[in-house]
Amino acid sequence: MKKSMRLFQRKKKMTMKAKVDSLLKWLRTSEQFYLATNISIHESDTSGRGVVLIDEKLTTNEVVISIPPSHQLNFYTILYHISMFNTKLDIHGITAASEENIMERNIGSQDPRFQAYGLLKQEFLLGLSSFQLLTLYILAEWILLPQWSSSEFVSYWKPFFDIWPAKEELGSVPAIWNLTGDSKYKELLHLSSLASKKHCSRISALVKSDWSVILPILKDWNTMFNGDANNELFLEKLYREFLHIYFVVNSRCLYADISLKKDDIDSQFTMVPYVDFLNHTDEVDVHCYPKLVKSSINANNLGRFEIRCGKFCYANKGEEILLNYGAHSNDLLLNEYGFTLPQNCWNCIDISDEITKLMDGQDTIVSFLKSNGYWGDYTISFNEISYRVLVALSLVITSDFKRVEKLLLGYISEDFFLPKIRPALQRLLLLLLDTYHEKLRLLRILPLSLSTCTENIANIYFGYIEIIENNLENM
Ligand SMILES: C[S@@+](CC[C@H](N)C(=O)[O-])C[C@H]1O[C@@H](n2cnc3c(N)ncnc32)[C@H](O)[C@@H]1O
Repeated sequence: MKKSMRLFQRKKKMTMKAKVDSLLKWLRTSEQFYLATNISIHESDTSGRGVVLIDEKLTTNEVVISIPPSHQLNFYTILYHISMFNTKLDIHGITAASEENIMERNIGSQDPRFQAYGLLKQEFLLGLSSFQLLTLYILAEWILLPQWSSSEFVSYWKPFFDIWPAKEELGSVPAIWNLTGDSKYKELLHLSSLASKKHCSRISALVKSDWSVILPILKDWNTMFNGDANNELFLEKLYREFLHIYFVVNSRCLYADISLKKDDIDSQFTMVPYVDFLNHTDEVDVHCYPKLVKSSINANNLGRFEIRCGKFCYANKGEEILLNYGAHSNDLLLNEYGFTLPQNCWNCIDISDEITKLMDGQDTIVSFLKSNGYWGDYTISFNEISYRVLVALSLVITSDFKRVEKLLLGYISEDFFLPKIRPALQRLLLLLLDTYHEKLRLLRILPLSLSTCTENIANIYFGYIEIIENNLENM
């Protein structure tokens, strides 16, 4: 049994090595690609693939990885690639240079993308968000093209698609449980924290809305290639692929200025092969940092994407090279990326439900807080109870509107109210502590088959308990 397990693992590793080799071969087709010679990809059970130092050292500001625009997947490169098959698209500096060029390259081709992408009107494409365009295009190139052409035609991006995580690896994203009818993880949603539930509904709404925008095109393609736009089974399968692709993109996109979509903040990103192997650390401004180097020739497009070594120099063999994805709490990491950190200095607790409940039926207090901008968004972090919580509690406990007004104007400090609200605050924190211990007890009795996802939710509550205990100690 053990032997066969090892063989299986060995086979899996070799497969990943082959995928990485193929990715590197593809990247090396560009002279602008650069990879430090002393790094490599390593797989771990807890964080999947990651980048490690294999030799010598990396020092501050040294370029570790540099990926040319031609190998990044984003709003611009997708429009360019679609325009290779749709000569009607004409966006200066972005779509393929001339009709002759396109015809020359593809004359006589039976490639089904001529037909499929021929449907896409320029106005429609430009109206899509980056998420909508990327998910639609990746569905076409990765999932549908092999079906349309019986695998005769292969996407330019295949070496990049091949290194992305499998569906099971992204199985810990709560919005996927929420949006998949038969997910075995659904019961975990009830045990999630308030902040997680809020992230999950926000993200689920975005996913649903993006699906509804691209669905008509998928139906048209289905009529085109299968003669049946509304085949339920086909659409259901495609929806699962879409969900997977959505979270591959979500967990691997990097900030980049997409000026063509300048009014849409969520569209400002690019996907960058190899850079997307870098795992996250909660330390900000310490590890690697990204740098976009714009090309002077094509101002409309993105430049090369570089990763440089930060303040921290790597000098030990096997040391993991890390990137900070942002100052994210475990609630956010779980919902956007599907993982949590055992220690995370950005954790914080959303206690809005508990605080607003204290004001049930107290309309004057609620409208005072609303009109002064202090209604809702009540949080506690490791080092402090937010000022918003102190304001709300001061008013609920003392009903002293005049003095709370003075507090807001800065005429008196919160120290005036602290002795008055401390007992209620302590009671609230102790109650929360009990609630989180109870959640952990309930998580512990869930079936073992849910363990990875259960552990993530438990990590969130462990973080909450640390925060509460620290605040109680400092009161
Ligand atoms: C940009 S990718 C990094 C490469 C990824 N590990 C892989 O196998 O392809 C982001 C994903 O890596 C994983 N990840 C990143 N940082 C992690 C960490 N510190 N601990 C656990 N998982 C992590 C999460 O699954 C996340 O969605």
